[in-house]
Amino acid sequence: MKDIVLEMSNITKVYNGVKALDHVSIKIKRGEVYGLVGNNGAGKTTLMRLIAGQTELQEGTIKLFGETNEVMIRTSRRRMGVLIEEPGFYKNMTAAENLEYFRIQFGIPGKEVVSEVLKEVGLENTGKKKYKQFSLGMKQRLGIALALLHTPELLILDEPINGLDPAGIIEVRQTLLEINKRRNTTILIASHILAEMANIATTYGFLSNGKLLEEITAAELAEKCSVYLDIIVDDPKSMCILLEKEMHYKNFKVYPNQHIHLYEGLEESNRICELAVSNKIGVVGIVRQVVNLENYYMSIVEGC
Ligand SMILES: Nc1ncnc2c1ncn2[C@@H]1O[C@H](COP(=O)(O)OP(=O)(O)OP(=O)(O)O)[C@@H](O)[C@H]1O
Repeated sequence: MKDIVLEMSNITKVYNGVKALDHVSIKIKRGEVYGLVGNNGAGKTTLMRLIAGQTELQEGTIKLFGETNEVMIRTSRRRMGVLIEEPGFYKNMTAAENLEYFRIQFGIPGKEVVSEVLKEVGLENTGKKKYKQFSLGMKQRLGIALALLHTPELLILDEPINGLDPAGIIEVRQTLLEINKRRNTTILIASHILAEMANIATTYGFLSNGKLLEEITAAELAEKCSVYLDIIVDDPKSMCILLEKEMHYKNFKVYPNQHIHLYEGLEESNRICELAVSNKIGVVGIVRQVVNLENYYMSIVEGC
């Protein structure tokens, strides 16, 4: 079994009487890319700040690399790399000069780590170009490089693709996937760009209004994210018998409000409709639905 890098249990964080996090529990396994998904104000940054020790823990427990004791957690944080807001890079310095400055500040041994991480994030050829001349994507990748400088086992990134153009998004995505694969670095990433999260996350935590609605692996989600016929009839029980006996379908489920989700026979909506009508079942609608990460998130938010 994969070991647990981070476990947060029953975390509640209140700002001025408002719950930014409400009894949130998450578990992140080694090697995972854990996508924290949530709309604005869901509590993503607050959760990350708590892990990084940037805001005080009020209620709940954190277990980081197996440590629960406050002093030991503080030491364990050295095994993490964090990019929550834009680091204070010097505008007139190059990528290498900036990283060298922080390497010395942090007391990280070995000058060569600078060129190594620059290569890893694809900034090895930026030469004399100064930070102020960088594109947003380059700036983000330099931020990731800084977080990687001390070879962390867990990388925490808050909205690393926010504001990037499509090319920038692809570059950051490739960088993260490479780091995850090559170094086996566990990544916790927050984003509200769900289409992109779907490209990298191996597990999702869905947050809304400070509550964790669901924690689900990408494989489990893939099973749920499918194309199906949404059949709405006035007698779902009889309809199910017909689907099974007359159409020989097995792959369907009954949902509240007289909905049946049929995962096969997607081209047969006319025949299904005729079958219902000839058996005096009232058909409200038969609609082809596609579930992706975005509408899955919306469905669980609305279902609360
Ligand atoms: N330092 C703070 N003081 C007061 N309220 C705060 C503070 N930080 C966060 N909050 C509040 O806590 C809630 C959660 O905010 P948080 O920034 O964690 O959400 P988020 O999911 O990261 O949102 P976004 O995507 O907009 O950054 C919000 O209602 C926010 O206003």
